[in-house]
Order: sequence, then structure tokens, then C-alpha cells
Amino acid sequence: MSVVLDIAGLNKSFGGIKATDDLNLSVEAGELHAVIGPNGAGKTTLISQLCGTQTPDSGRIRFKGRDITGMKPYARAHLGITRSFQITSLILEMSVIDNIALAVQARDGHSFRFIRAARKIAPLRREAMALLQRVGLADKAELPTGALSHGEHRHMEIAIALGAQADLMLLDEPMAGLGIEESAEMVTLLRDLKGKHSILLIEHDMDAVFALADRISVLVYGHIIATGTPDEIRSNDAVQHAYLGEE
Ligand SMILES: Nc1ncnc2c1ncn2[C@@H]1O[C@H](COP(=O)(O)OP(=O)(O)OP(=O)(O)O)[C@@H](O)[C@H]1O
Repeated sequence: MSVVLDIAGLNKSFGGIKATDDLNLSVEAGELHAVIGPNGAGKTTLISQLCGTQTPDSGRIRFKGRDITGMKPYARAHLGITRSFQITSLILEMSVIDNIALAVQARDGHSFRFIRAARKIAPLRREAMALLQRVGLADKAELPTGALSHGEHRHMEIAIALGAQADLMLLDEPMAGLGIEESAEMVTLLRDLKGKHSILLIEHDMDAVFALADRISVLVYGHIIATGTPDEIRSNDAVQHAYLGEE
């Protein structure tokens, strides 16, 4: 299998706190690799360094063989790395389909000044509708985005990430704030994406992580103490001791 993302010897400190400590991790093509860890373990700091909003003190990040360590966020997005969920880009007053069409249009390099045109262009709307079908929201296409539930907004964000045709999706806590039923729907959706997309998933919901991940890395104080299949992680003594035992 080819490696899409390769992180080697990554370090990042804030004052005396080592938020990322000699971190090594890879994501293979089509893999869903989850990173779990207690609060403050350094998950968000890791994602920020991957999408370029924070700069590592040392170490290397390679994306499809290319060193992207010092690359600006927009350049990484252009190469095919998308981050979802922490910063929402949905416009609540617009219809669901218009939001998706706008994102597709932005991918193609058009500016938001053409927002009116985006509503009318048939191929854009067709692509947006196909994306909504993939995330199970086709029947809500013409509703105002603000009328949809929190869980449905998350599905819209997945549609936008899919529309970006990213080679690596960074999913930052997709289950956060979702109810039991909504979480189950998100698991179903992510299971459908698995294998077709390379995904790095940060998530606190252990049931979701163990149901979805091909591999799991356990982060404690900025350092990965174990990487393995869900079964390997479940039976790893160090993980039990440092993390899962506390749950
Ligand atoms: N900008 C910053 N300045 C100072 N300290 C920071 C900064 N960002 C993160 N930290 C610290 O680095 C450590 C890792 O934080 P980070 O937010 O990456 O953890 P996390 O695993 O995402 O936590 P959570 O699960 O609670 O979201 C924490 O001790 C945090 O207080």
C-alpha cells in the first residue's frame, strides 16, 4: 500500500509543555487511521501542524512523498489536504444545495463574488446534489441550512470535504456534540468513505473509533505510545494503563 501521509520525528512545544513529542505516524492510501488520547494529549496541535496553521519546532511531514513541513495552509489545501469540523464554513441562511455548490465552486478556483452564479449553474448543482446523495441529505437540498440539525450540518461538512476531492481528510472530532442516533449515522457514513479515502480521524468517542479504524495510534503527552489494529490496541498493556483503563 502507498503511504499518503508520513510524519517523522515531529516536535512542538509551548513554553515548557511538549504538545508534540518525537511523533511518528503514517496514513496509507484508503486507510482510516484514528488518533486517540486523553484531553490535552496534543491531538489538536497535531492536526494544526498537518494543515499548516502551526509550525513544528522540528521534524518532517511528507504528503504523497513531498515535504510539506513549511508549506502554507492554502498550499496544503491545494495539494489535497482538507480539515473538517473545527471551523465550520456553512452559511446558515443559504439553502443546503447552495452551500455545497459554493464549496465546489471554490474548489475550482472561483471567488465568492460569483455566489449568485453558483446557484444557477447546472453542472455545479448536479455535482452538489450527487454529494448530498452520498451523505444522505438529498431530500433536504432546498431547505435553508439553518433548518437542519447539528448532525446534518456535520454530514454537509463531509459532503464539502468530498467535494474538495481531497487525498487526505483530517476529521477533527466529527462526533462531538452529536446524540446517540446522530453518532450512529456518522459512523455509517464514515464506514462508507473508508477504503475510498485516506482519513486521519481525531475522536473521543471510543465506540466509533474502534468500530471504524483500520489502525489506531494512542497519543499521551504528545508522544505516540502505541499504533496498531483495534484488537492490538485493546490488548496493549501500556495503552490500558495510560488511557483506556481510565475510561
Ligand atoms: N497555543 C498554545 N499555547 C500554549 N499551550 C498550548 C497551546 N496549544 C496547546 N497547548 C497545550 O498543549 C497541550 C496539547 O494541547 P492540544 O489542544 O493539542 O490537546 P488535545 O489532545 O487536542 O486536547 P483535547 O482533547 O482537550 O482537545 C496541552 O497541554 C495544551 O494546554
